[in-house]
Amino acid sequence: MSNATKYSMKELEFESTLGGEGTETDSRQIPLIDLSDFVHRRSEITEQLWAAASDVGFFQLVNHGLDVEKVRDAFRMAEAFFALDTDIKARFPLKEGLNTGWEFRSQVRPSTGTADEKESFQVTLPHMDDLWPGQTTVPEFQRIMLNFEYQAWQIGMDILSCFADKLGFERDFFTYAHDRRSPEYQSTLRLLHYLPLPDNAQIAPGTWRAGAHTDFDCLTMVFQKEGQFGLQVCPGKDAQGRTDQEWTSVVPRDDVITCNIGDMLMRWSDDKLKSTLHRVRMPRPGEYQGPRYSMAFFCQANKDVMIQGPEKKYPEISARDYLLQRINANFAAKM
Ligand SMILES: O=C(O)CCC(=O)C(=O)O
Ligand SMILES: [Fe+2]
Repeated sequence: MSNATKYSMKELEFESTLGGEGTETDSRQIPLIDLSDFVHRRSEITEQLWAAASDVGFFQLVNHGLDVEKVRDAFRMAEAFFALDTDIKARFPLKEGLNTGWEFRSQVRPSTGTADEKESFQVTLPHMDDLWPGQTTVPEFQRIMLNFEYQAWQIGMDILSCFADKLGFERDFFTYAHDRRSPEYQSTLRLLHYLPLPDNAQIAPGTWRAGAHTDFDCLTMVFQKEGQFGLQVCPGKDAQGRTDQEWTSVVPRDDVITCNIGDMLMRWSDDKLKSTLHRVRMPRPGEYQGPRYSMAFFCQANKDVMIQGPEKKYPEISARDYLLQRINANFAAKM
């Protein structure tokens, strides 16, 4: 796919202008939001989430209730999966259009036109039948990932319930829109392995672990490992209509969940909440050159849910149609 491809949606046109290096700044703060005692502190937390999501579009959660040892268990499973021989991983191939299964260097971003330096394994519950590595392949993988997916979903739904309150929807509006029991469920847990650099690697310009993009879901929750840097963000309000982006690095911590708003919630909020541009850069000479692992949970509304904001700024579109356009533009194998 070339950068000259004409994208049909305004989000994609925007993304195709963003492949450059830009500049870096450490003067911005990524808001840190404490979720402890969520039930009693709901209104205070809601205000903090809304302020962060309508300004930078990125925030980090602490005291979110997901035990850090459970996060580490999930990372151990992901690492064990990616350590399998290629021919074994190839038994779990990415399913066309379903965000499920394993891919290797196949995601081409509209912003760069080159493949991300990574492999990933995606879990989307209704389509996993033949895609779970069994007990003799990666023991405990399925149990631990199902549990982790559920816990991430619960935190995601709490966050979205705060946005529902502010938007004037019923509090559980987004929980129904992301119903895990439905065959139309399309929230995805993505395990990521960014490839280590060979010794004395010469990195071609325009090479990224993940090229600049916005996510196309409602809310993304990223789990990172201490010491494995690379994620950079460009706040929503600063990015609009500009091509000279200023990027801020996110410091990875095992006990925080780094969140960003995606395009779907931006549309659903009539653009009040800002989908935020981000990328994962390659290590530079002198920095840690090893692999980078991360896990992202994408809260994406079920396929049959219709998306329209309270002010009806955009026409209604089903979540199915909205995502199909975006997925097709992001995986080279589909073009
Ligand atoms: O690995 C990360 O830190 C971010 C991943 C990401 O942005 C994505 O998969 O959409
Ligand atoms: Fe992303």
